[in-house]
Amino acid sequence: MITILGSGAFGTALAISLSKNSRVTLWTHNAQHAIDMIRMRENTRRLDGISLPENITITADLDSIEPIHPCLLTVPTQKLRGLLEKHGEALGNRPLVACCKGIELSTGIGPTAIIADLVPTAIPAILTGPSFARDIASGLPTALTLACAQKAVGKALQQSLTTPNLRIYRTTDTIGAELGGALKNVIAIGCGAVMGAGLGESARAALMTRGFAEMNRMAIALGAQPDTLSGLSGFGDLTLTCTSNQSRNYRFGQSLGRNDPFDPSITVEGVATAHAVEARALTLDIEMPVTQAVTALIDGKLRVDQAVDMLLSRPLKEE
Ligand SMILES: NC(=O)C1=CN([C@@H]2O[C@H](COP(=O)(O)OP(=O)(O)OC[C@H]3O[C@@H](n4cnc5c(N)ncnc54)[C@H](OP(=O)(O)O)[C@@H]3O)[C@@H](O)[C@H]2O)C=CC1
Ligand SMILES: O=C(CO)COP(=O)(O)O
Repeated sequence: MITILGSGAFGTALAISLSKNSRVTLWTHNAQHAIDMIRMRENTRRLDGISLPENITITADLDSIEPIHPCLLTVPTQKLRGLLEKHGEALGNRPLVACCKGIELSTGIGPTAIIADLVPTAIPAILTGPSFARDIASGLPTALTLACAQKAVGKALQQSLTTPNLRIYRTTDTIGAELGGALKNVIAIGCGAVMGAGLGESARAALMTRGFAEMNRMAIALGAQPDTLSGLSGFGDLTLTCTSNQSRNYRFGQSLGRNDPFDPSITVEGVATAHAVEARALTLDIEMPVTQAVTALIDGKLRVDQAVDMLLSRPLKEE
């Protein structure tokens, strides 16, 4: 039995895949959204065109949530604290698996630390890696990383979250796994901007590579294991997100590069995370020039050509 809190694209996709294995409850904070999904057997707001199997129970009521069973938290990172402040009491004494990719702007911490802060009796874990919601929901093959500091809990989660199209790898390095997923979104915005401005694929490859170097710098400074960032949650997701129009972060970057407007109702985790990471890097005295360039672009302080000039004119150094 798995409960998924958050009925966006990712929560819905995971519900569809996991329903091949077990009973799934998909919760939304919006009663009308629950009514609509029950009536249409589809999440037309966030993942249209894909049917919700009958063994997914849809609800807007958290009172009836069963104890002990794991819950997946599939809301954007900046909304996680609000969700747990409101419902944390019902969610204790069980694994809580964050499925979000970001760093909280107000505190500079990631999803597993937010869980530990607000639901101290829960066992925090994170599910992350290269996967578009639509691919998972369509049954396409996907590999993800499940990170949990408690090895035995991580093993049990790995078993219960594996489905015919979802292969789960396991680690105890929650810091590395969540930083990989958070930081790649910032680099994806930069890559989108480079492509949107017509600066070419060579420039994108350079930005991805130097972006990966600074992802590693920050992750290691914060205690991640060096290998984690080379896995699905870091390199894997960086590759996917920096090269695909399916990515909202990448598309947002493209709109910056083209000077086009972007629909503000679309979730773009990298915007808040870029600012959170820039602030954290300053306090840790870590060089993160790509992240700095991305925040300057987002804030309208630099154009793409100026940001690229800034990166190219940095002092020459060893790789
Ligand atoms: N989409 C994807 O392909 C993937 C997404 N992810 C990650 O999953 C996370 C969620 O993204 P995604 O599902 O795409 O986002 P969406 O924008 O599709 O959906 C976000 C959902 O969260 C709900 N929500 C917002 N605030 C709250 C709250 N306080 N309490 C309860 N629900 C809330 C929204 O409800 P409402 O609309 O009513 O505000 C909405 O249903 C992100 O961190 C993203 O990086 C990871 C892998 C793939
Ligand atoms: O994290 C994702 C793919 O792994 C989804 O990326 P976007 O949030 O940029 O759409």
